[in-house]
Amino acid sequence: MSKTEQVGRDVEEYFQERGPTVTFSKLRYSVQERRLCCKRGPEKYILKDVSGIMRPGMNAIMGATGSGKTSLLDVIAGRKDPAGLQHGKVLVDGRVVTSELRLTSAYVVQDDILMGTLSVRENLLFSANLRLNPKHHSSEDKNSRVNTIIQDLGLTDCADTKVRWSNTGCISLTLQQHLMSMTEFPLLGKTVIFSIHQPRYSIFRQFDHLTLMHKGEMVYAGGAQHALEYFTNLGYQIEPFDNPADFFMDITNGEAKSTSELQTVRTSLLYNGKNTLATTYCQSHLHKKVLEELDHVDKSIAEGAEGQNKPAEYATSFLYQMRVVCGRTVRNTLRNPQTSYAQLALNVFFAILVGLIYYQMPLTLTEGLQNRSGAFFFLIINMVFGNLSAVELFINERAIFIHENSSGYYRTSVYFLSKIFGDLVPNRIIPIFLFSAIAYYMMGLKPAFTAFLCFALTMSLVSLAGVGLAFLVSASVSSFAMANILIALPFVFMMVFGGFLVDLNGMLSWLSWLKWISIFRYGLNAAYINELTGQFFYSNNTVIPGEVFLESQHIDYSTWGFWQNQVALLGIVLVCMILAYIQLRRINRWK
Ligand SMILES: Nc1ncnc2c1ncn2[C@@H]1O[C@H](COP(=O)(O)OP(=O)(O)OP(=O)(O)O)[C@@H](O)[C@H]1O
Repeated sequence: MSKTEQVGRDVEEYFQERGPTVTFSKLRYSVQERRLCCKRGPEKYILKDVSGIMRPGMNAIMGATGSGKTSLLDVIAGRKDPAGLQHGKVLVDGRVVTSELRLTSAYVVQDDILMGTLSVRENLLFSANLRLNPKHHSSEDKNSRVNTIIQDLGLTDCADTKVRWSNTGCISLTLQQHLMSMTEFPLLGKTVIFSIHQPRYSIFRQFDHLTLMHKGEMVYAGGAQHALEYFTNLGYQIEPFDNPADFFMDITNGEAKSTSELQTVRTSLLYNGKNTLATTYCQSHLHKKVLEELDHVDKSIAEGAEGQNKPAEYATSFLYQMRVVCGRTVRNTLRNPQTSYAQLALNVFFAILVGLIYYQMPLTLTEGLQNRSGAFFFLIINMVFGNLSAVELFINERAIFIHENSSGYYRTSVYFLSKIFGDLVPNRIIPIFLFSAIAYYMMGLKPAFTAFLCFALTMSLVSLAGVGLAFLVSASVSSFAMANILIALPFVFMMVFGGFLVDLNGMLSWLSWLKWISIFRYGLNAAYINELTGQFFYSNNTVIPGEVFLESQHIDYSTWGFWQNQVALLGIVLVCMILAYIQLRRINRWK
């Protein structure tokens, strides 16, 4: 059998694979309400002992706003904080659901979480590249799948338009039909579970199974086409030409017309807070049948089905993920002029400004030393504060990262490294080398090329240390307001303890330790050593070596004295980056 035939066969097998049966029993989920001053309020039950079975096909969860539809879906998908699950379990084909489910299932969220700088096609291809194993799916296969989805969803006209600018809102019926086609056997036969508020009839009639929720309880779970009969038997009467979906919502809202006195009492009871519809459903043969089946599943687990639990793996390798995610980050950077081009323009502008202010500094005293000190302080402030824009990096993409990472697109390390390569090189390193070259030669600093390289290295490390701190803050908080406060504070402290604004040697000893974590101090010291060693300054008939000034400042100007500053800056960069990565891993992915 040729390789192509083998791949074709694997794809066929994938298509023929039937969707799983999802069972859940006695799910009780609560959240702790919060009061002022972080006081814990009472516990709020948002799912109250709900049990059910979802088979391959279209499984709809319906109910009014706040009835618990999304919570049920999230608990089933393993996306709700497990701390809130007081009782119950979810099984997929008789196996206990773990967070690994994210790697073998797809979860479509309501919110807009697409990369705005990419086109509709690019966004879909990104997902296909990461979720389909390249061993089983060739590039052509992925492209043709993406094309089919674009056609099915009626997005052909805006397929190559950036998501930010295109009207990608396909009508719900098209989306529904696409989901429906996924459930058809033998084509795919997948299990589709979705929450929907109030569908129109053309959509409702495509449902195979209906779960109706009210205040965290089930009031019906069974065949969608049998729901009308169920409620009619309870005494509710649908109006001619009424949409059954609207009718069911009216029943749960207590607005449905009843045919008997009894029903009026039932409706008022529902309104008085006691969910009699849920009680009625619990006593129905439908519910009893579900419990019997769940009992059967439980027994089969006890007999060893759980032992078949295999840990799921990512569809693609680490290196493949790096290639795809880095590709997107670079594309995103190139298409986002606010960050990359502005960063470059800002650096060129500041370099020319500094160059003009300190143009060709003389070697005469005292202006030669004073101007150099001022210039270095100014440059380092610019290097550190010029990176404030890095605080938005993880905050901007927080929702996208959480969704993609939770859905098993890529590992956290892949995303983090892609940001380092995609942001640091184009937005930080290249502009800084440009900045250094312009400013250095305009200011007339030491002409040796190696001195320029050491200067550019110092500026880059100072800048990277600032970025590292910004990354750490960005990965730790979710709002810009908080990030701005958290980043400004250490920067200002580090500036004070840089050695330019205050005599660090005469400082209170219990406070002066802060100089050891000051990016400004290491940057200034390295710049001074690089510029002043081997230089002579003139005052009338006196010649003073630059080393005299360094000694008066207690700066160690030996070779190691210079490099220890670079090592310290590199240490700050590494510590901040490692902590930022840890923070990224700790981001709360639960809803
Ligand atoms: N993490 C949470 N913290 C506090 N309350 C929550 C949380 N998740 C859900 N709730 C509450 O639980 C109830 C059910 O919410 P859920 O989102 O499941 O309802 P829904 O039926 O999907 O509503 P909608 O149609 O508006 O999305 C709501 O009152 C909601 O405020």
